[in-house]
Amino acid sequence: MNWSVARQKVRLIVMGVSGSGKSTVGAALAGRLGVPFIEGDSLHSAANVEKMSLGIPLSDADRWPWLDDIAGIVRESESGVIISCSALKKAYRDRLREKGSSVLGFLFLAGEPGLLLQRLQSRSGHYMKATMLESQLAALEPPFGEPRVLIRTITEPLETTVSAAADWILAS
Ligand SMILES: Nc1ncnc2c1ncn2[C@@H]1O[C@H](COP(=O)(O)OP(=O)(O)OP(=O)(O)O)[C@@H](O)[C@H]1O
Ligand SMILES: O=C(O)[C@H](O)[C@@H](O)[C@H](O)[C@H](O)CO
Repeated sequence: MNWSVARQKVRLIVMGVSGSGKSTVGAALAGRLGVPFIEGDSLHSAANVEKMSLGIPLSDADRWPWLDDIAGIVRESESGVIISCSALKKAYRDRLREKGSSVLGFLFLAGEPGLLLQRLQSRSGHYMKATMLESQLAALEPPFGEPRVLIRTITEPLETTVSAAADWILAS
């Protein structure tokens, strides 16, 4: 299979709690592979963004329509796609697989609370404040044992994560 055909098959969600590096890693990986990158945060409704800006965690009911929009993009993508999406719970990932693609991959960026907090506190101009980390970690169900999952730690340099993920995608 040539590379442009292989590229069209890339269907990947970069997942993890707020501040784990989904946007940073997702954009860099998409650039490396030459596939479109979509920032999942940009697909939240105004009501969801307002809620998060006020420091109120989203509920399942808030997240379902957002997850369905993301699944729709995955399903309709013809040129391959990488999307950042917290996808914190197994039920959310099942929904993305069911409605998006059965071969959807997940790159999980795993991190310790201390480093996540540091990253959130040193980031400026984002509506998602560091005070939301506790609720994000409480909701998180790591994707252990699920199909097509790559887990990397946020302690490693961006370049290491991107190279490992690119190699994993190209080998799968
Ligand atoms: N591997 C890394 N090493 C060092 N810093 C990183 C790394 N990855 C991301 N960062 C930094 O951590 C911060 C959080 O990253 P980013 O905004 O990409 O996270 P996110 O998961 O998309 O967050 P959110 O879900 O809240 O939008 C940013 O300031 C980013 O520059
Ligand atoms: O599921 C959620 O609680 C949300 O998707 C959050 O994770 C935010 O979108 C993101 O972290 C803000 O930047």
